[in-house]
Amino acid sequence: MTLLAIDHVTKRFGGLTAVNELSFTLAQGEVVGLLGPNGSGKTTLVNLISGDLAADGGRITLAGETLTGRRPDQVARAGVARTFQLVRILPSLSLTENVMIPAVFGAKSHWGAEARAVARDALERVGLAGRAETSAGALTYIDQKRLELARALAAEPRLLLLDEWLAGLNPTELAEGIALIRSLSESGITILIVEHIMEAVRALCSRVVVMNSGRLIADEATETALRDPHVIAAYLGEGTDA
Ligand SMILES: Nc1ncnc2c1ncn2[C@@H]1O[C@H](COP(=O)(O)OP(=O)(O)OP(=O)(O)O)[C@@H](O)[C@H]1O
Repeated sequence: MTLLAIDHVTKRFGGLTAVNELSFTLAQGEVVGLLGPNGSGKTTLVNLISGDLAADGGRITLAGETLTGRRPDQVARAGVARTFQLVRILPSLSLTENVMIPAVFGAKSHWGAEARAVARDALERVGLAGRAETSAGALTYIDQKRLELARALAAEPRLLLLDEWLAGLNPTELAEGIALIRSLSESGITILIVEHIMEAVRALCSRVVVMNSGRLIADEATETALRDPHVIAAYLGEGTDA
């Protein structure tokens, strides 16, 4: 079953077309990599799906329900959660409080003890349950990233958008991060991953969609894409660690 459908979506910033008539679909349960050189439009597309930006053309649907034209909170209610390239946590609040907020405003709108239980479960899934009452500002970088992921999970998404969530991790943390994303996928969440770390893309994604200058240049099996001359040409000079 198709969960996410991107249909001829366009976004312009003045004279720059950051996303240009882009179309692809994600099936329920898939983990797909969204690749492309710097500035190719990947984060813009994530912002269009999450409702953080409004599209200039085209349509985005989740299980047939139109997302385009909706505010980010409405998109979250429909079942889409995301992480940000620069983590967005609330440093003065405890981990539990940080995660309770999306539990209230996410897909199912939990309150009180129920929101606290959803928060506990999300912290458990990312390995932070033991530090639930710590203040978020005291966390290391990797733990801040874990917390941000817990915030996304507490919204109980059907579709999770990860924008370079693995960036900046050391090799041990990277292996843990990959295992964590795999466990989320095994629990049934559909995941779109913007990622420059090819080791992670190979480990997690059977399929990738590749953007260049706002356009889709490949939508194919990961190993095929990474050997595709169009994809290699797009990345030339970009210094990926493939
Ligand atoms: N709010 C904005 N206003 C104007 N231009 C923007 C805005 N956001 C992005 N752009 C431009 O749109 C293009 C696509 O940017 P985007 O951040 O989506 O690329 P990206 O593929 O995510 O890059 P990276 O891999 O470096 O994160 C770039 O040229 C960028 O400068």
